[in-house]
Amino acid sequence: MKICITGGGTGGHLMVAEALVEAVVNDGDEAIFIGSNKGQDQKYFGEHSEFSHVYFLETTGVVNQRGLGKIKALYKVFKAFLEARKILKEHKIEATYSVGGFSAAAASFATLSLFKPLFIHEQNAKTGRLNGLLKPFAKRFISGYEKDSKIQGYPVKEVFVKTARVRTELNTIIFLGGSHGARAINDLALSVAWKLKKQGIKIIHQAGESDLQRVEEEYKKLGIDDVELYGFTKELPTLIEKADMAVSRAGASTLWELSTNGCPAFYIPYPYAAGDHQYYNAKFIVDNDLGWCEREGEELQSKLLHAIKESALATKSEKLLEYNQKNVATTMITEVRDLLNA
Ligand SMILES: CC(=O)N[C@H]1[C@@H](OP(=O)(O)OP(=O)(O)OC[C@H]2O[C@@H](n3ccc(=O)[nH]c3=O)[C@H](O)[C@@H]2O)O[C@H](CO)[C@@H](O)[C@@H]1O
Repeated sequence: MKICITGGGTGGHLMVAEALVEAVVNDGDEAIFIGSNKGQDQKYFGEHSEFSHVYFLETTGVVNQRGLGKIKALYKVFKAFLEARKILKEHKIEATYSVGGFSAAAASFATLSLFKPLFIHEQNAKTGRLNGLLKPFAKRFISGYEKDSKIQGYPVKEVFVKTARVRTELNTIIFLGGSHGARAINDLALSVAWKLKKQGIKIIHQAGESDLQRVEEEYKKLGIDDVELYGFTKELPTLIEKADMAVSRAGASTLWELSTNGCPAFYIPYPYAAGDHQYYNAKFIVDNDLGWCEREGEELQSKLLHAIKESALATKSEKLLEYNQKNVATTMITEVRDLLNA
């Protein structure tokens, strides 16, 4: 089987692409990647990846543009669509899996124009614009948040399943801002750092590249020198495994990676996410008493300290491990293979 995986822009989409290619290659099949030269696609797959070939076409987001900008963006997508058609034909691609985001447009439309099956994975609790547009034409639409989705759960990388463990006590806490980092989470971490230190809790902190220097200086000013601090790191699976609790944005991939690993989290959704999707991503966590979710704003510090005090970590961690579906990426890829062989 030879498939194309397309989409990206940010880490949340790209991590799903990574989980899917892992499942393709594990079964001895081949996948190519078609993404964009904008966003983080090249950073993830430009140098090393399990794809046999990677392509970064010249595209930009269309929905955020206005007037002439929108026309220019559409023209770029059209040119990229023609390129994607050529690539798909050249590699004799049998099906495409889209992980959404603006980088998915060209190859998704090209796939449909060649009458090949298109599969879509929607990461969030609110469907993205492009995914919504393509859904009626897709062979399958998979989402961990839709009750009628044929496959339930979320395709995280195998490492999060392999290293999953029940958390029993809080020795280490990890602060996560998503692929770009989050200033609100950075400020919260700085504001509670001394209180955590006094309780003997070790801090791991992924601050994002753009705020890293400021955060580093602030820790220095506070006189705290034992924080494991990162901008962006490829070591996140190991760091999550070490942590007993997380404070995190509710980006879908991070949320499901933490959950799969059994790490209870205090979520602070990004308030400007389209359709407030981060809040809805985390809603089931609160509804099922698997963790916490609080809006950005005042009293965050006391709410976090209260959650830490009352944490009931073991119960939450055990419930998370029971809740999660395993081998989701493999099941998704097996379905493609079965449909192609039918
Ligand atoms: C602001 C915004 O709209 N963000 C969206 C974006 O988030 P974002 O790209 O931040 O996505 P997620 O939090 O879902 O995923 C980040 C991914 O990057 C990895 N990682 C992160 C930091 C790091 O240092 N190293 C690393 O490897 C994480 O393990 C995770 O796999 O896409 C997600 C998936 O569509 C959405 O749910 C988010 O709402």
